[in-house]
Amino acid sequence: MSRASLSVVSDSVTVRVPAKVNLHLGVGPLRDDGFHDLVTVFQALSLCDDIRLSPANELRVTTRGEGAADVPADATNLAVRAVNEVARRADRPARVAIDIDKRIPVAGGMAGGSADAAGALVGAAALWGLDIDRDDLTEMAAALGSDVPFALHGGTALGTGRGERLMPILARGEFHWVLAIARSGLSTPAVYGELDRLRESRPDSDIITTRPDELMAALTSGDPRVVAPLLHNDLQPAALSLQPALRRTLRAGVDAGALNGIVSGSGPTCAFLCADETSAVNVAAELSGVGVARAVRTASGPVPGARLLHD
Ligand SMILES: C[C@](O)(CO)[C@H](O)COP(=O)(O)OP(=O)(O)OC[C@H]1O[C@@H](n2ccc(N)nc2=O)[C@H](O)[C@@H]1O
Ligand SMILES: Nc1ncnc2c1ncn2[C@@H]1O[C@H](COP(=O)(O)OP(=O)(O)OP(=O)(O)O)[C@@H](O)[C@H]1O
Repeated sequence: MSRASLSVVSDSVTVRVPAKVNLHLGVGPLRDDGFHDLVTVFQALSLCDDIRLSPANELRVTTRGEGAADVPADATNLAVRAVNEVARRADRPARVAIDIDKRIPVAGGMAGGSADAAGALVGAAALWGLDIDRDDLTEMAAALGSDVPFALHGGTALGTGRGERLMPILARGEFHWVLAIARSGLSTPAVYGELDRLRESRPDSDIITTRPDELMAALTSGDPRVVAPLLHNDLQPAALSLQPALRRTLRAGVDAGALNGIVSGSGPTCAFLCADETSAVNVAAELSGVGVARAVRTASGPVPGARLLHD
């Protein structure tokens, strides 16, 4: 079949993709390939981006919403890279308009770009009617970034390797979060680099990357009061070193009534686990008033990974 005769199966498709928070992030030593081995527990949150793909004369991307001005509109955009990858695999031209409706903070440690990449993978496969099995899609996702497989997967999962190897975790119930979005972002490689620097200056510090069994048992209980004290992020001291004002944000969330607060991934977004939905709404209102964040959102988890929306 010639390329021109490949028919477009659908006029346009929209995929909803979640942000993530790392409930546990254990970081091993720097590997030879520039990555770190991780043991992490991801949870997908109801703060989502929507990615719309439509047939077009050429590949282009537009972004509106949260932090849109900081999202590249060229071939480095992770959604563009994802569509190019699917097109290459299907041996067809990547003539698609990508419209990203952003709610996930850019460079916020919540895997926003990774979410868009996962959405674009699923969207391109659906738009072109391709039958790509789950394992192949996950492999393509991992090639795009360490957090991309989880954005496909969603739910609550244990991540190992550089974060791309996933195993689902049983988490009962719904967890309620408040997210404090900082005024400026943090670069993920810079935060990992800062952790390496801090560790070099303290050579006696232990690097522990064992499975967080206590947290995993707590998630099965579904009780946020049991989960809250077990939140842990090895990248937090590095993020705080680069943005010391985050200490005040973390304190303000707990003072406002959250059970515990943590820097989300590489930061600078701070995530606060609350006892229930009412508490989350109250904590968000109080935190908004303190002025420690550019924006404050509530979100719940776990939610599913990248999924097609049907009108
Ligand atoms: C901080 C986390 O969000 C936690 O889930 C992720 O580890 C980051 O994942 P990501 O943004 O998808 O990262 P990638 O695009 O794969 O890698 C960007 C850069 O982050 C650093 N990086 C990332 C993942 C990892 N396991 N070790 C690393 O050291 C490396 O410097 C790498 O060049
Ligand atoms: N679709 C996209 N959305 C957001 N950022 C993008 C996108 N494509 C490329 N980028 C680039 O990636 C950088 C990191 O953005 P992103 O929002 O993914 O950070 P992050 O959420 O901190 O990542 P992670 O939590 O996975 O480490 C941005 O500064 C931007 O230049």
